[in-house]
Amino acid sequence: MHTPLPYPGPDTTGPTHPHLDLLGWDATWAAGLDLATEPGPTLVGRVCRADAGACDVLVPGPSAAPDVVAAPWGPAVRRAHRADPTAAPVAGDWVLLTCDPDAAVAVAEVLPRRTAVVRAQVDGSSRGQVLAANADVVAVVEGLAPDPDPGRLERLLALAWSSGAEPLVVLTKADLVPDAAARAADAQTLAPGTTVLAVATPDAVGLDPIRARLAAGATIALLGASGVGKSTLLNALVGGETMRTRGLRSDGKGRHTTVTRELHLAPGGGAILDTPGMRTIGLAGADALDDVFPEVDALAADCRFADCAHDGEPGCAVLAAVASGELPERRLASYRKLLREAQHQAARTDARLRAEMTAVWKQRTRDYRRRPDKKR
Ligand SMILES: Nc1nc2c(ncn2[C@@H]2O[C@H](COP(=O)(O)OP(=O)(O)OP(=O)(O)O)[C@@H](O)[C@H]2O)c(=O)[nH]1
Ligand SMILES: [Zn+2]
Repeated sequence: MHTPLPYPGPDTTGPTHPHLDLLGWDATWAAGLDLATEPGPTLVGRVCRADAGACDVLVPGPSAAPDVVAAPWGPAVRRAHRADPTAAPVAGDWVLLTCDPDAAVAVAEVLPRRTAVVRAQVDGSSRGQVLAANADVVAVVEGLAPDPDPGRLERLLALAWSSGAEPLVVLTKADLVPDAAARAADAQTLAPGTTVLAVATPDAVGLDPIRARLAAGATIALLGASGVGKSTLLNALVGGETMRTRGLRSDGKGRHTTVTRELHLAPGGGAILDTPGMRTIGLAGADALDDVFPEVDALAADCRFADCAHDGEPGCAVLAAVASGELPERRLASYRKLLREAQHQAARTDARLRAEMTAVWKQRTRDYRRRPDKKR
């Protein structure tokens, strides 16, 4: 069956399309992709909403407003997902859509991610879950009233650091406390080396640094617990209404309206990736803890033993700093807790990978034994 192309043909679009930059496309992405080598007509788009087996993809429209296309995963994406569930397209991913006039639109390929916010699976499986792809900035959102939760802030910062994106702390509800600046300074001690902003979202106070990053074309992911003010912040930044998009169905049968969306385009440029407010966000690895706790890392250099666990060993510089009051005890406890959790997760992943490898070898051995030339 002939399926009409629901958007401008590939000859008018591509990585140099003037409207791709509205979705966050830049010279680095363009440099990594040579559409001329792609088989068949191909279109670049960005996933704004992901489902199992399909996703909504923003593609450059004929005007500044992008179109949104509902596209199922193509065979290569389905195969990649079977081998590794984190390979499935998520909000923020750049994808190639096949738009062969004789076939339905499908996601042919997910471009390698520049950054990824990955949390450990709550179901106990060893694979992580990608919450947001290709954010330039990962903003950890906490409220100032009630008081920010230090442990949660540190945990989310670890996720932000390990994503590869630039971490940022946004403290909302600054209008609800008399001493927002002092509280922001307190929170800064939990996030050494990270910019901490205090904002009063309804009054649009403190939003300018975030707006500036968006205007420069950045994609900002929001990470935070339910109720800290993510939706309010999102609405303030995208002007109450996300940039209008024309909804188009991949079968060409009229329009479809996207109700929920995870990637929102800001009217002045840039994009915001919303993540669900989760109760538990497990760490997938310990790699970012030195970034979250740089002062512990620096102190540890002076411990007598290189593998010091700061747990009562003689000559421990970290415990000495706690004793002298230089390092808050809570900070060390939080570091230890996250480290234990990340090590536990890593061990589980290793065990799972070992089991998978064993299964692969067993199967190969069976296949080998069944080979026709082995039969007599
Ligand atoms: N005074 C004040 N209230 C705020 C601010 N930011 C958010 N709120 C209020 O805090 C409440 C929770 O905000 P939401 O934006 O719904 O929080 P959320 O993080 O999106 O929560 P979920 O939707 O559950 O994930 C709402 O009543 C907001 O109006 C702020 O800067 N100042
Ligand atoms: Zn030590």
